[in-house]
Amino acid sequence: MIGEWIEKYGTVFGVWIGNFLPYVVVSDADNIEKLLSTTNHIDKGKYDYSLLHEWLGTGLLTAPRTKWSARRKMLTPSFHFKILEDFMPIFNEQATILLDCLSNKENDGKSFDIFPYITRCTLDIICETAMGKKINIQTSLENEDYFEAVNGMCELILQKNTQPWLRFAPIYYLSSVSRHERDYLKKLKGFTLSVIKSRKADRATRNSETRNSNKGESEGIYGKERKAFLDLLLDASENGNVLTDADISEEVDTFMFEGHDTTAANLGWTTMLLAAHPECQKKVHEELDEIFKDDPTRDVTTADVSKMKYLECCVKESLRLYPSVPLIMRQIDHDIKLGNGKVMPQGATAFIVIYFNHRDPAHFPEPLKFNPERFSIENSTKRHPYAYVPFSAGPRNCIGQKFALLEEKVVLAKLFRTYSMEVTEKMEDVIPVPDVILRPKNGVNVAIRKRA
Ligand code: HEM
Repeated sequence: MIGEWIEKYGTVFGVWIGNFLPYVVVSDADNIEKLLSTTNHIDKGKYDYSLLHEWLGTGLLTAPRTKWSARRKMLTPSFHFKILEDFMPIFNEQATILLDCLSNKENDGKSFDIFPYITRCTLDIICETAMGKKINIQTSLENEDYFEAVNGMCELILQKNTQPWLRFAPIYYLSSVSRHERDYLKKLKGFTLSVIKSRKADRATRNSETRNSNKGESEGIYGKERKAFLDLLLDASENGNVLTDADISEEVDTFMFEGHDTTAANLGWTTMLLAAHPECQKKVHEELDEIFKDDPTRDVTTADVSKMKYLECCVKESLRLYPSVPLIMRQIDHDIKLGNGKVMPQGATAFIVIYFNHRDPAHFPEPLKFNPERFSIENSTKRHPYAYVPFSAGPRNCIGQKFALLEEKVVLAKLFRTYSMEVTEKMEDVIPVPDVILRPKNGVNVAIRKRA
């Protein structure tokens, strides 16, 4: 529907919801830049993001202006490259488990939906990196409850978003949605708080042992060499930033929410697009064969990742066509003048449609074509900086983008080093569904064949 409106009314137009909620729909690079490039319009959409508050509190994603800048400053060092590098063994281990799980699907020529396998892998990765806890969702049913609660909560958020009457308290409390929500929240919050509690207890024991043995500073979950995000938050809270368990929990939950479905969706779309474009898949295979010619089965290092130039172009092109987060919102803080003399009025909510921005032929000729070469250095340096914003842009962009790209390149390298993939469905028939994230309606159906 939004696509039809954009065609009819242009890249900036106003919409009233129920005569009292003014929205401005924006889908062109120049006007997106006006909204995202400064700290002026830093608050997210009031009504829409409040759907996340029950689960995520006001962690970084949903934090109001007054809280956001201090939190962002505190959390930014946790995404430093050196820290992300320490997560490489987790990315490798979980990607290898994914290959094991797929082994009974290989070589039979039948297509199957690979998306649930990928989603379980990214959930295992984010749980271990965010909380330092292995939940083995790929291989066992011991934490299936938690998996169901994460997925169930994402579905409920979508339901509340698409059924606005559920926002009226009396209707909501009478609905089954509220009962399920209470159930899921109990499991999710209980899980995070119990991990925080046991982690704090471990640290206290270890600190007293360290004091007694006069050893150096405190250690992470895995010993001195690697810390989970939770460790870094606990360090920050000990170093003078006062963070309660509830504060820590909302940030960890935010990473869990933002950090697994988004990467799973992009991994799914990239897999599907490569399977549908054998000529591009061949180039990926050649690149990987060259990088891993010494040992095709060894783990992926950060040095390998930096050589995966073509694979990176494929991931970026996949995020252009199918951005995991297809739209975001901002509160317009003061009137913004447009070139045609009109204004985006103060108080309205800007609906920034990343999906259509990425399909603007002015910046991406033949926009529907999968063409990874668009992202080669020569082809991308002159592009408008706000024509491509899958991780949003400006001061409130995605804090996890480097983490996401590193994780995805490790998983894709392992997948495509091992397999050739084919699709039975034509890309033109695949329907993207804008759930909380953008996914293919019928999953990612591929047949996988082990490479010689
Ligand atoms: C392909 C993967 C990903 C995509 C496409 C993506 C996209 C985005 C987008 C578009 C935003 C802006 C949201 C808004 O303005 O409402 C955002 C924010 C955010 N993302 Fe990501 N994300 C990805 C992966 C991750 C990962 C792996 C993490 C954490 C480990 C993460 C953590 C966050 C957080 C905490 C914010 C809020 C930042 C703030 O408001 O200051 N994201 N992401």
